[in-house]
Amino acid sequence: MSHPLTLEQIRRAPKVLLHDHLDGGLRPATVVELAEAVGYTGLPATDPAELGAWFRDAADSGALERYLETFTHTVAVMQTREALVRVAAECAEDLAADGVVYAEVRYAPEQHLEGGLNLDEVVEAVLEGFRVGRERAAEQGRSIRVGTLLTAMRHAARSREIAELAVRYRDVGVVGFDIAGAEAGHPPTRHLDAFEYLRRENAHFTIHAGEAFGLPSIWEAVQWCGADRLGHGVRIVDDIEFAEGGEVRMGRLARYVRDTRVPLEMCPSSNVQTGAAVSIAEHPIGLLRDLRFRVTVNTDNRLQSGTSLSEEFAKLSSAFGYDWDDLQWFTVNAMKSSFLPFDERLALINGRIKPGFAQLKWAAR
Ligand SMILES: O=c1[nH]cnc2c1ncn2[C@@H]1O[C@H](CO)[C@@H](O)[C@H]1O
Ligand SMILES: [Zn+2]
Repeated sequence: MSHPLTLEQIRRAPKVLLHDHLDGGLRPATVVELAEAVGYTGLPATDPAELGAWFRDAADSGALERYLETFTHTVAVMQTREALVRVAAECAEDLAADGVVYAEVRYAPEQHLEGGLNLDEVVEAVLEGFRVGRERAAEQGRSIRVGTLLTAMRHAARSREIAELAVRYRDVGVVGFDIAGAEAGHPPTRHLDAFEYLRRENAHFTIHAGEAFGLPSIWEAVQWCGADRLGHGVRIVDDIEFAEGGEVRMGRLARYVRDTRVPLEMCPSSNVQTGAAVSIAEHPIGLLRDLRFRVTVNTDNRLQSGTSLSEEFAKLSSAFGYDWDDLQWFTVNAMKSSFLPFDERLALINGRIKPGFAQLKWAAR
């Protein structure tokens, strides 16, 4: 096996990120400053380093429900236009600094209404923030494109309204829709009217499924709701068995997901924290990549996992020996699976991803 790629090398690769939560990616120092500005006194620590460590520890609970409790603090400080613009701008800047060339960043507009903003104002503030962040990145010589996914919370009842919001803003930066939140007890079919509406509108959506709940959740997301992609989807391994002699047997759902190329937005560190995977080394991504599922690598929540896309790749590279070809494969998978128009996906693959990796491979000869 060749040497694992270093973090520094990986940072230079042109990467694509499809699953990243805006309210799970704040800089700890920004959380502290925003809390002070809006008078939020509920933070568990006010020193940025301590607060960052608190998020990682608290999220490292082994259960999705406990992991999600940490969002109370980030959501609490994202209730004004200024805060949303700042958080989105820093998000674009941080992703660009990590070498991400295209990202789809998601958040739930319904969670940002407590300061008096309406849904449209929330969306517009975030779009403005991404514009500002892209410009700042460009000034530093980095070019990034950011699309937004609007999330509806699966325990709530606003999914149809949020789906309509996503369609209303689809020509100005919103590229799709998602549902998130606690999975067990909240099947995606509860939001069927939202998904049917989106399909009638020729719009795109992904569904968090197969993270804290298993195959029935994935089956509903794909076969009842018609999800274009699966958020996590790790539990698809429950439908894969090893027979004696190492022969792999896939159930019908696993075969369907692989054969129709349903993209899996895998988030290794997050899965270890919520207990959806035992460790990075034992993460199903290794098996699913070998079986040629349409696997992509993502961060989920950079703050809660104390990670970046480059760090996720570095961990996978040392656990599975992934080299430049593997990283390029994951990256092209992600770009192919994005919700951008086909010609724009191709332009990024041929104009940025392939030349970027070619240069890195050439330099490593
Ligand atoms: O991995 C996850 N699974 C399910 N829900 C999540 C995950 N990460 C974040 N959120 C939820 O999505 C909301 C909008 O961004 C967050 O506030 C959090 O509650
Ligand atoms: Zn997520």
